[in-house]
Amino acid sequence: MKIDNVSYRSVWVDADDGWSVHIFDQTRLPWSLDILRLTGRDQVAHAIRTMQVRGAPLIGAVAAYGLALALRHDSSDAAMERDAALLAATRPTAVNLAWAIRRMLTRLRTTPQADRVAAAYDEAGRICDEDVIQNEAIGRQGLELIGEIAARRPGPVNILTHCNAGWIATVDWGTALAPIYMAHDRGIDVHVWVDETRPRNQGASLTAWELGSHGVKHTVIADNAGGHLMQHGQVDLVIVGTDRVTRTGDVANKIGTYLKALAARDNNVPFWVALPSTTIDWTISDGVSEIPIEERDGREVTHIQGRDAEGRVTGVQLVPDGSPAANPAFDVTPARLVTGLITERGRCPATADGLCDLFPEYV
Ligand SMILES: CSC[C@@H](O)[C@@H](O)C(=O)COP(=O)(O)O
Repeated sequence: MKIDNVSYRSVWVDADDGWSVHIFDQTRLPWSLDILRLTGRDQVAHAIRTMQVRGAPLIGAVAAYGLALALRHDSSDAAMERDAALLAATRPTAVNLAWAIRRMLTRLRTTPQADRVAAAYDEAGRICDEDVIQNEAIGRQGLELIGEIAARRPGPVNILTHCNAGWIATVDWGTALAPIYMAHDRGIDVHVWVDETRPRNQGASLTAWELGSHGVKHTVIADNAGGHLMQHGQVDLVIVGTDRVTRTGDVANKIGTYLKALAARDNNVPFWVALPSTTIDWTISDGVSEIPIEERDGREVTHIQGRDAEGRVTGVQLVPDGSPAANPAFDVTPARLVTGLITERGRCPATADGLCDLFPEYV
């Protein structure tokens, strides 16, 4: 996507040295656009853990490059297995991370040690290119949905989204936001309700920044406003991304997604989930009991970061001294609350049969 008319991906290899890996530091957005140069495994692991990079597809892609960086230092079998395990363990919920590392190992284990570094960069590059192609296809599939609503009546199509599933959460395009960008680019009148997405505010800081940069109409709302807006007919559909989908269509996504799905069901608002197939975990069928939910530091709940009147980015404490906080970072929306899944191969019901019809090779 473009920033100030320059096209960027969310991760890229330095054109000059040919090996260092570049990302945007997402903890600095929207206040400043800082590019980080990653040169080693530990720096990549740190970037994923601290959410300098985040979003399910993007952490998979960056971890893949992290393995390539690690192999530059030691490409032996033992080091490769150790570094792969370390990178895969940086965040637990998004299955794209484990998927990307597994895919890298599948190729690298049969690659002679002398050729491993080149093969790793090549495979990581393929993962990135495929992510872009898949997300663009998701955009086209979701565009049809938005177009159908737009054709039914005049006025903007009001879409609610949670967290950030835009281009900065993937290599490019995004998942939930890809159809919105395409609708906007084709002249469809879209307006997005952006959940702030406490505690880390990915909606308020990242989704609002992305949509604003692209010229898409949007309004940031407190997380608890969605149900009210739905009751008053101000939401035509919900589109969210996801970090892991079971083979039966249960959906893990940023904490609070489940409550939006409940409100959507109560108000007959379609609730769609956009995902590349790399986000499907074909090994599990019960999301609530089987998807590992990341517990993050309570400080993300007790404190908040923002820009003060002098333009300084600063953190402030929200709670009384000593109040403990819990911080489950994701929740699971049961398939029964999901209207459907938007994948690169088409839309389907959130069921085992629906997914198998689109991806028969996994049956
Ligand atoms: C296209 S990314 C989809 C999800 O990864 C996104 O909705 C989300 O929950 C991201 O969580 P985060 O904790 O910011 O990595």
